[in-house]
Amino acid sequence: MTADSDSPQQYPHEYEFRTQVVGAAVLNDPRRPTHFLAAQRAYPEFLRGMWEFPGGKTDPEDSSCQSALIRECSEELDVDIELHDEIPGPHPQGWPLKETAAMRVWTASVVDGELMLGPQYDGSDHLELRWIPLDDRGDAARDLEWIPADLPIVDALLARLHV
Ligand SMILES: Nc1nc2c([nH]c(=O)n2[C@H]2C[C@H](O)[C@@H](COP(=O)(O)OP(=O)(O)OP(=O)(O)O)O2)c(=O)[nH]1
Repeated sequence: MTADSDSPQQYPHEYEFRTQVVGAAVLNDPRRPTHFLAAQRAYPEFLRGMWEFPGGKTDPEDSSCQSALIRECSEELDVDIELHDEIPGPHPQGWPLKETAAMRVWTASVVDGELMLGPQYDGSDHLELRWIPLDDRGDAARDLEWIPADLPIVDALLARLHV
C-alpha cells in the first residue's frame, strides 16, 4: 500500500504499521497554554532542520506507548513529563507518518527538570527546542517547516487548543 501524508485516511483500521512512534505536544501550562514545544531535528540528513514533536520509536521493553513517550522525553529533553490528552489520529496507531510508521501524540507538561531552550540545548537529537506561541490563528506554528507528515497533527493540536 502507498500513501502520502495528505491522505492518511486511506489506511484501513486493520492495517498494521511496523513501527510505532510516540510524540509529545508539550504545553507550557496545561490549564491555560500559551505556547507548545517544537523540536528541530538534527538527523538524518533529509530531516535535518525540520520541526517535530519530541518523542521517538517505542521499544519492545516499553510497557505502553505512554511510558515510551515519558522515557523518550527523559532521554531527549532531560525532563520528566506527565501526559494529558491524546490527540487521536485517524488510525488506531495514531497518525500515519509513512507506510511503515505511525505516531500517537499526547499533550504533556514538564513536571521535573528544566528545558534547555534555544542555543543552550546541548543534546544530539535536535538543533533547537523552541516554545511556539499559540497565537490568534496558529500562524507561528504553521510557519515552521514541519516534517510534512506532522502538518495534520499540528492542525489537530491547534483545533484542540481552540487556536
Ligand atoms: N519523534 C518524532 N518523529 C517523527 C515525527 N514525525 C515524523 O515523521 N517522525 C519520524 C521520524 C523518524 O523516522 C521516526 C521517529 O524516529 P526517532 O529517530 O525520533 O526515534 P528514536 O529517538 O527512537 O530513534 P533512534 O533510536 O532510532 O535514533 O518518526 C515527530 O513529530 N516526532
